Amino acid sequence: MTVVSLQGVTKRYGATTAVQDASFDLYEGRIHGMLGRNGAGKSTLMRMLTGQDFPTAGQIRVFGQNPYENADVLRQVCFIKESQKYPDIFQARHALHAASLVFPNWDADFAAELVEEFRLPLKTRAKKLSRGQLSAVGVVIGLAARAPLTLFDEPYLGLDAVARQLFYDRLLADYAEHPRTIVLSTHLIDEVSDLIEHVVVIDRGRIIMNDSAENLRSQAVTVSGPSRAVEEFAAGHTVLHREEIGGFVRVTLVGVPDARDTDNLRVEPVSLQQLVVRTTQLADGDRALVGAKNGREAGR
Ligand SMILES: Nc1ncnc2c1ncn2[C@@H]1O[C@H](COP(=O)(O)OP(=O)(O)OP(=O)(O)O)[C@@H](O)[C@H]1O
Repeated sequence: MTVVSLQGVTKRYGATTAVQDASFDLYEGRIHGMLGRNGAGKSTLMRMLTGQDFPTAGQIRVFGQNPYENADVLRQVCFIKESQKYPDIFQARHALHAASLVFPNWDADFAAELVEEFRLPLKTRAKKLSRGQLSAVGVVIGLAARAPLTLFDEPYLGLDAVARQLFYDRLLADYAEHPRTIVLSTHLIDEVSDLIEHVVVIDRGRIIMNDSAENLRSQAVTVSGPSRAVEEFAAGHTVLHREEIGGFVRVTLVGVPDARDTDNLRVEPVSLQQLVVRTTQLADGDRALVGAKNGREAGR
């Protein structure tokens, strides 16, 4: 079932077009990755989905309704962002208490466990918390709120590697027990690639990939071997990337799902991070060939 639906959404700030003609759906009970380079438009999209901003053109539906100033929708939505500000006198426990009043599914026991695990000092004022501790406040709220639609806009950037892994593990375990719709915006694609089930990539305001992670991974491979054999194999396919050392060539290809090793060619899967990076680097005209529709996921 569709939880979020965007149709032709554009957002302009003066001369800057932050989001251009974006159409895509997000689905109930899935973890989505919202990926893209700095300034691509991810936060702008998330702000519009959570009623904190409105589109210049186009239509947004969240749980079937316009989210802007819509209390019915917004009580089902939790938006955690990196730059979250708390009142100066707030301690972490105040932020958690406020969240417990706002979110109907709040699990106080789960929140207490997470506070322990993230070593979050509850009685330190927010302005004296470290960057990582502030991130942990957001992560604890985002998880314990169990909101039907939960968006994390890189809130875990301040977390160290151990705490980030803890976040991924706890998110996955809790999501398995309490399925809900999750959107993660991140630059750490390799770290979240096992979590993400559906990928939306935005670049310069345009949606350039929108598909299940499984479909995307099965579309691309790297093929390496002697130059001539690789070129023959690659003929007729979209080449996302090409590197050459001496007579040895390695290409990233799209649209060869059944490729297998041969005597002189080595075929390897492409990581989600490589696929996103290479596709983002491609010229606009070639992107349509990477299953990167500015539209809805195929077959839905
Ligand atoms: N309130 C605003 N006023 C003017 N321009 C804005 C505003 N918010 C965003 N923009 C512009 O819109 C574009 C998209 O910004 P956005 O914050 O959505 O990108 P992002 O993908 O979240 O980037 P990052 O990964 O760096 O956080 C940028 O060019 C940014 O400068």
